Amino acid sequence: MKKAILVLEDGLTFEGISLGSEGETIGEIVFNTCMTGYQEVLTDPSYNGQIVTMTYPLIGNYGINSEDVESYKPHVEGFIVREACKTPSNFRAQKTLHEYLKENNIVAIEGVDTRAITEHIRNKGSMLGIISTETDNKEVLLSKIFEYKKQKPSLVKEVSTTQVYRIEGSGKKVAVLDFGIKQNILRELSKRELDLYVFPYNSSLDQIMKINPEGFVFSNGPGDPTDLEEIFPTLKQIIELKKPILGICLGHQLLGLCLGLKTYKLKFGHHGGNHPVKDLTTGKVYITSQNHNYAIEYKEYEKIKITHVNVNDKTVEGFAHLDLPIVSVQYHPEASPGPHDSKYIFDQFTKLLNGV
Ligand SMILES: NC(=O)CC[C@H](N)C(=O)O
Repeated sequence: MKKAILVLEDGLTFEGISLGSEGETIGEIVFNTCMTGYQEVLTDPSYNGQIVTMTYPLIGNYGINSEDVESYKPHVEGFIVREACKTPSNFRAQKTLHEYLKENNIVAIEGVDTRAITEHIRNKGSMLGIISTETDNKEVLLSKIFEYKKQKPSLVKEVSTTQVYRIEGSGKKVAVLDFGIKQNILRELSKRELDLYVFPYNSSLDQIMKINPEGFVFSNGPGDPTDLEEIFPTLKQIIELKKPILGICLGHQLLGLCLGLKTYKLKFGHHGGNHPVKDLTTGKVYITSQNHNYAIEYKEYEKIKITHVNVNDKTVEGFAHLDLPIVSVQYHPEASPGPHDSKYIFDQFTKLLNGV
């Protein structure tokens, strides 16, 4: 068993055992409270740049299969678990968590007190951390975090498609802007027969209008939405077309920013499968899947109606525009992992497209 060490930006250190690939990795430490769905978490491109701590103490017990993925490979920067199951038991299991992480060069650590890490992040706020199997010299590792802080990685560029591709459907033609899209968003849109064209995040309006879309989807994705200012002019041009737009997570934040709303960083974000969200139009509460560190500021905005609110901390979870056909949610209606309560968001968008 090879030793591994986790050092947080403020010096807090945990010794554990190497899991997955050996080496070193740096990222923002976040915690995810899902009890299952580790494959979907690992492969969610929105985690690019982040090291995920799973709060559930046993991860990997149903193994890894080739179907429950949200993209073609894991996108987390690193992974932290209390205990990784070495003998998965499930008829769909093809390999162990360890094998999968190793194959994909993901540096991970097990045997650490994930509850203490989570409490620390909850009290102090999200911060950077480094996992290493190469040295346990804390000063050296802290200086690497310090160096890393000077960089500005292009998180969305790293995960967006570089080529336009189509997922054919018999329904309305929709341009999907890929900021790091989860497969289940595409699956849910396809189930509603939509004819999907997925575009790179920085496509121009001219490139997108070549297919003459009847609606748009702004996808989820990693990082701070204000880092994407370069694409705001195109997004604003899309909004001016007055066609239906669905915004999810990062896409929701970008839509908000382009409509004059403000975003800010939460203390430690929402990452889990049981966040209660109230739909203010119907008064119903839905249990939702979430994965975000930023949010839209809750205040009065011109022409905007806040439609959804997080019951735990009263943060904005969705908005509508008084004049434009927009559906925009902070949480993940496609779930994966998480409960399926909010699939109706895709029906709302499809109805807007069909003019009903
Ligand atoms: N899942 C997402 O799209 C995340 C959005 C954004 N990167 C955030 O952390 O808030």
